[in-house]
Amino acid sequence: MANPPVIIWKDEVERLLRYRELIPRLEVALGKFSWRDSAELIQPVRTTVPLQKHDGFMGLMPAYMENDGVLSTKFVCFYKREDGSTLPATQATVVLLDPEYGNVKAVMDGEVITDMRTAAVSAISAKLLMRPGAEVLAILGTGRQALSHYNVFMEMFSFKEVRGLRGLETPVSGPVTACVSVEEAVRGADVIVTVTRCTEPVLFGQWVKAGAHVAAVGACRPNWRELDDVLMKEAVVYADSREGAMAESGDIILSGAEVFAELGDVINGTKPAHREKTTVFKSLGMGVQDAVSAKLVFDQWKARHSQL
Ligand SMILES: NC(=O)C1=CN([C@@H]2O[C@H](COP(=O)(O)OP(=O)(O)OC[C@H]3O[C@@H](n4cnc5c(N)ncnc54)[C@H](O)[C@@H]3O)[C@@H](O)[C@H]2O)C=CC1
Ligand SMILES: O=C([O-])C1=[NH+]CCC1
Repeated sequence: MANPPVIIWKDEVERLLRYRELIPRLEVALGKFSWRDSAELIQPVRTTVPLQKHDGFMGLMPAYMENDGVLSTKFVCFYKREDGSTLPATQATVVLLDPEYGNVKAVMDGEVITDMRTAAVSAISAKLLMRPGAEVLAILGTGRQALSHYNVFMEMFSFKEVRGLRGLETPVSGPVTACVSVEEAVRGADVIVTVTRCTEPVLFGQWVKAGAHVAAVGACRPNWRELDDVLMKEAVVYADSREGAMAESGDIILSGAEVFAELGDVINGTKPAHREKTTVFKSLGMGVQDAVSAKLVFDQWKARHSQL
């Protein structure tokens, strides 16, 4: 008889998940994904159910890593939400299963996992694609993802200046230059992170310095945008999953831009990192990122509870 599933709440996930352990595991998983070896890893494009009445979507994000014995799925609800709404923009739960028996081993909060693994993958994109000596980081958005991106970028890199729109200085715990407009925030920036709920372009190519790296995290629907056509066409575009980007990214579909490579291709050495050019990393989020994070949380949880 299988043990009943454990439930791991948000505060415990927060205590257990650390970027220094998460990032190397995500890099390995991104690389495995890009080999497209179904004996190693299976991750279909997320299934999305529209919640029309609530202006949102429920995404189902399964992943199976055969050799690692990891089977999981995330349920994530995400909403358009008007500015000023007090309702959450994203809510998620991750379910970890035993691939042999099919029983649920753990049900855990997916909000912290979503915040941290998304920011960690953006940081990996910057590590691979930004120019050496990058000094100025701009973060567009002041919500949950803005905070997790701030935290991991501060942990991994040493920028001389971080700029953001007014409001970013409230959640973060370090110095931020508050800017009155997107243009002011991004002009001259070496790395730009877009973590907004925008459905129309907010970042325009004419403001972006040649050679900058953009990690574009919002706009995860085929008709939503954060970046304009000029930027999308000028930049070398990378994605987490090519299939995900072609199915879900308005910035890619509507601009007609081509996905040059996945981050995993760069990690595997099968595609180059064009650090010298303007680069866009289009992030949609992947079930395998959640699977790796959930396994790490569960392993840490077991280790901690076996000592009690
Ligand atoms: N790529 C991925 O893996 C993931 C993407 N997301 C997406 O990331 C985005 C941010 O998510 P959260 O931080 O959780 O949401 P949030 O609601 O906490 O923050 C959203 C931010 O966008 C800002 N915003 C809205 N309209 C704007 C505009 N026109 N100009 C500038 N800023 C604007 C809001 O003021 C707020 O600061 C969402 O689009 C969400 O769907 C979320 C999770 C994972
Ligand atoms: O990967 C993810 O969890 C999400 N991507 C877009 C909204 C939520």
